[in-house]
Amino acid sequence: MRRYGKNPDEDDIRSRPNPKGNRPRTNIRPKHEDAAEGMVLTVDRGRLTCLVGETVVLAMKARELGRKAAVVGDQVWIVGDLSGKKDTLARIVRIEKRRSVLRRTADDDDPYERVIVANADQLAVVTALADPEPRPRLIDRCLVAAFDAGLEPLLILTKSDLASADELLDTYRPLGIRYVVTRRDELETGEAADRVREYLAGRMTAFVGHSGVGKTTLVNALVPDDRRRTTGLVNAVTGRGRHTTTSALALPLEKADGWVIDTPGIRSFGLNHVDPSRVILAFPDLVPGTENCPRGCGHDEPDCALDAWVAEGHADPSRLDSLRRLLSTRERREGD
Ligand SMILES: Nc1nc2c(ncn2[C@@H]2O[C@H](COP(=O)(O)OP(=O)(O)OP(=O)(O)O)[C@@H](O)[C@H]2O)c(=O)[nH]1
Ligand SMILES: [Zn+2]
Repeated sequence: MRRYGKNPDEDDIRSRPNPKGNRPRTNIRPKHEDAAEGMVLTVDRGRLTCLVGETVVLAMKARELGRKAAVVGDQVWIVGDLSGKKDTLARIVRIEKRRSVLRRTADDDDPYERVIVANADQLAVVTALADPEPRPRLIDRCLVAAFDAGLEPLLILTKSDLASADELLDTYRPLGIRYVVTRRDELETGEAADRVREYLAGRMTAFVGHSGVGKTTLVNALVPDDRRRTTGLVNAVTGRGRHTTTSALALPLEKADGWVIDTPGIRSFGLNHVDPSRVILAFPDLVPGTENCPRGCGHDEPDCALDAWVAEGHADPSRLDSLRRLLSTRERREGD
């Protein structure tokens, strides 16, 4: 597998010379027994909006974190002014080990691997059934990213008032993915949000989708009024106007525990970082069939043992077809 560098925007911290000379670092490093635990809600130009208890605190990364970047969803330890008052800036001194990491490579020419969200346990892939037309390859690429990251996928098919979901659901049936179908009138009555919420309760769910699919409409229906994207609390805190679409944004679910993480509309989902041996874990029924695969098998090669194993009747051929379809989306094509 090719290796990729880290995105300097996220991870790099330019070390300035120590103005006080060569004083050993240990002497100037503060003690952090008094650090408070928080969660990163959004990141905007090096400023991290964090929730500490009930207070929204603006913070920056402490120099001692070095190159390590905190991203949305990270559990972090914060010191300094935790009052949440205007013009205060606390410091993040530690990032907890992540339970999961959702990443993408922006595209094949982009050497940087971007961590989008930490600690999510679910990936909601939002697709409109029309306007814009569904793009199954993009859905597949999102699913591969979810499987690679160990997130459970949830398909959310919007705008069923404009087109039927049948064809798409036929395509995804062999994958056994959970799905919700929503339409405009149910958005207005709140039924759509109620139905989607059932899948989100108690979990941290990252929402991805192509621009225009209705992701913001749905997310806004799921979170409290004062957290809605364009008028949200985060903007009031950062004072930077309308939330720009460069970072994900964590929002509390309304009427249930859980977090909705809205991500900027995506055009593509680079998969350079994906490891086929992790993707196949999402197909536990096929895993035993890989026993006789050659070392490092990509499971889409001529000598992959899965063909013979499935032909012997150990698993449904449509499952292998689906796995292969997903794996093939790692190769970028025109329009991805
Ligand atoms: N017919 C129909 N239109 C919908 C539905 N849900 C959302 N829309 C419309 O689709 C358009 C796009 O919705 P948004 O919520 O802004 O889409 P988005 O995915 O957040 O797009 P970006 O903000 O560009 O990322 C808006 O005009 C919505 O009113 C639906 O269920 N049916
Ligand atoms: Zn194989």
